[in-house]
Amino acid sequence: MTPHINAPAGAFADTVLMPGDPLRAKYIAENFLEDAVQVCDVRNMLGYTGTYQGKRISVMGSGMGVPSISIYAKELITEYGVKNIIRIGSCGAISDNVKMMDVVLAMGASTDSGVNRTRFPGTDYAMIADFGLLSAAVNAAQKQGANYHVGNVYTSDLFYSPDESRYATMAKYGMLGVEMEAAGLYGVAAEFGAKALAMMTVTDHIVRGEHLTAEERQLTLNDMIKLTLEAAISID
Ligand SMILES: O=P(O)(O)O[C@H]1O[C@H](CO)[C@@H](O)[C@H]1O
Ligand SMILES: O=c1cc[nH]c(=O)[nH]1
Repeated sequence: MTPHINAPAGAFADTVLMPGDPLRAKYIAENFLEDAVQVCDVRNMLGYTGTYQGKRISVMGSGMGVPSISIYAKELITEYGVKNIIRIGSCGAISDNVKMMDVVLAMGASTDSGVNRTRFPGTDYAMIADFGLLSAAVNAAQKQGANYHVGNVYTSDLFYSPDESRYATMAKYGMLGVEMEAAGLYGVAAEFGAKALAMMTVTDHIVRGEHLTAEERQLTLNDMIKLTLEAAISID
């Protein structure tokens, strides 16, 4: 047990899917995993372990933001021996060629969060996905016929940014989407020797002011869950 995860040793599979919302973790466990068992609930950050097509898989909420996912990812890796963490989240698009409901695979994650400079002083360490996880997700996206993009995302500390001009700079530098955890997850994985990938569906277009309806959100969520689970069972 850890200060934040009240699961017994061995409760988590090698691969953990992490949505921001713990209720999304519950939804995935109840609708996509077989024989899923709830393994933790501190602060209602729900975690489950079950199987998908015979392979043991866990799913646990990460909460919102770099500090929150950093705590859970660190404890999963160092206290529960988790080897692969795949974030399945949502993001806001900023450029014209990334559309609502597209899937964004974060090959890299730029950020205004300070955690990685604290971790590696004096350095802009490049926050990158694990190549094996990324390729597995690309293969699964191609099989599914998903509209997907691979590249850099922007991990923001602020959901409500006072500086709207920054979106033009992000678009200029090719950021595919804005979200709030990927760079934190990649930093933890680098520090503690695990593999990580962040994938997001586009639920908002920040510049155009577009937002998915509840029905569209559910549909895209289901597609991304299937894509992620297919990728998860294809890795070692
Ligand atoms: O849908 P999730 O995974 O929570 O991801 C996005 O949504 C939250 C903000 O609404 C942030 O956590 C952001 O990264
Ligand atoms: O961080 C996020 C997540 C979804 N949509 C946004 O606009 N920002």
